[in-house]
Amino acid sequence: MSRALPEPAGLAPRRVAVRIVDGVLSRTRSLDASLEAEHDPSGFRALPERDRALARAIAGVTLRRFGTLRTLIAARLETGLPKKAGPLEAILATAVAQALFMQIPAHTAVDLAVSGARADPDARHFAGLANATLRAIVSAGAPDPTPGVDLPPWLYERWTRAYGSEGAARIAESLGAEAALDLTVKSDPSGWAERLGGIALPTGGVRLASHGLVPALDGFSEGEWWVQDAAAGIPARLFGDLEGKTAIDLCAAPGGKTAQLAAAGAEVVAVDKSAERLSRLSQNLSRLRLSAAPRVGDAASLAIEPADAVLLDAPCSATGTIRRHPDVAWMKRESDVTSLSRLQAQLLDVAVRLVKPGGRLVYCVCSLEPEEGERQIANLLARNPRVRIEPATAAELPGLEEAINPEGCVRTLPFHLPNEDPRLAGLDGFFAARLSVA
Ligand SMILES: C[S@@+](CC[C@H](N)C(=O)[O-])C[C@H]1O[C@@H](n2cnc3c(N)ncnc32)[C@H](O)[C@@H]1O
Repeated sequence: MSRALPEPAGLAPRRVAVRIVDGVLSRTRSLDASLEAEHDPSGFRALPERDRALARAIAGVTLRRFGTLRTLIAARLETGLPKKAGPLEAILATAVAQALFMQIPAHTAVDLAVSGARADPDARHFAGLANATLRAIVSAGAPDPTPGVDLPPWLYERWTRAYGSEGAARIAESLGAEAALDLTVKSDPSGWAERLGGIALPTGGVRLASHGLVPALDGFSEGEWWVQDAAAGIPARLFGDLEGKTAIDLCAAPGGKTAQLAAAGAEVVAVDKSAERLSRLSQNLSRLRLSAAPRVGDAASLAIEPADAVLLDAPCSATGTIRRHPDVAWMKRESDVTSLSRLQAQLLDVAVRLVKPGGRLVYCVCSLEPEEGERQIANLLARNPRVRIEPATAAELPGLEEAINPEGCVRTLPFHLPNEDPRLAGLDGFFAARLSVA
C-alpha cells in the first residue's frame, strides 16, 4: 500500500496565496472575498494565524508588484504561458514575489513553488518548466523600477491623460507601499492618537502606522471609532452639522459614512441593495452605539420621502483604493468605467429628486477616473438647473487644500497628505462634490 508523502513545511500558506492570486487573475474572487468571506473558498481561514499572515503578505506583494512579475515571467516563456496549466501564472508570480521583493530565500520560494505545481492536477505537467523559469528569473535579480509598470497599461494611460505623466507617476509610486490604518473617531482625535500610538490627521481622523488585530485595539469594543480612510471621511463631513435634519445614505453598507451622518445628529435612512452588507452595517452601528433605519432596496427605484441631506456614495471602479486593495487593478476592466458611469448618472438623477428643496446632496466615488467624478457633475449641472455646486472651502479641509479643484469639488490623489514617515503618508483617491438643490 503506498502512503502519501507529508507535505513540505511552508507549502500550505503558499498554496493559499496562489489560490487567492489566481482568484484575482481569473477575476472570479476579490482579495477581500478570499480573506473575509464566511464561506472560505481559498482555504485562508483554515490556516494557523502565522501562516495566514504569510499567505496574506505573499498575495498582497504579488498583486502590488504584478505588472513587474508578469513582465519578468513573459520574458522567460518564449511561447507564452501554456494553456490549461491551472494556476501556473499565480504559482510563478507568487514565487518570484517572495524571492525578489520579500527577502525570502530564493531556493525556498522556488522549491515550494515547484512542489505546489507538482501537487496541482493541471499545473503538474509544467513543474519542470516552472523550475527552469523561476531559477532563471531569480538569478537575474529585481529589475530597476519603471513608473507605472505595476499597473495594467490601460489604467496607467488613463491616469497619464487625466493627471499628466508626472501626476500618474506620483500616483503609481504611492501605490507601492501598504496604506496605514485610518480611524474616524467620535471625538478627541489627539487623545485617541496618543492612546493608540498614532497621529491626529489634519483632516480630523487618527492614523496608525502599525497595529495588531483591529478588534483588539483600545476603544473598539466601546465603539469610540471606526476604520475609515482619511479620504473616505471627507464626503459626509461636507454636510456640516446635521442636528435635527433628515438624511438618506443611498449606497450605505458597510456604513462608514452612515455612522458619520448619525454622529453628526441626523436621522438617517441607510439604503443598500445588498441585504447581507446591510446587516453588516447594522452590526457596525450597534457597536458604535449609533442608529439609522436600514432599508434594503435598489437606489434607482426607491419610494421614499425626500430628506434634507442625501449622500450618494455611488458604486464605482474603485481605482482610488488600489493602495488598500491591490487586486482592484487586476480585477477591473476599462469597460467597467463606461458601464459604471452610466449607472452613476442614473443614480445621481434619482438622488437629486430625493433632496428636499433647499437641501444638499453630496456625491462621491472612490475612483480616480474623471468620467466617474468631475464629468458626472459637469453633466448633471448641464442637465438640471436646480443643482449648483456649493464649493468646499480650505477651512473645511486643513492639510488637503490642494485637493479642492477650481470648481470647488474635492479630488484627493493617493500622494496627497504627505508625511516624512512614508508609512504615515497618502490617502485614497476620492472625488466628492457638495451640491445644493433648489
Ligand atoms: C462604495 S460601497 C459604499 C460604502 C459605504 N458608503 C461606506 O461608507 O461604508 C457601495 C455600496 O453600494 C451598494 N449598491 C450598489 N448598487 C446599488 C444600488 N443600485 N442601490 C443601492 N445600493 C447599491 C453596494 O451593495 C455597496 O454596499
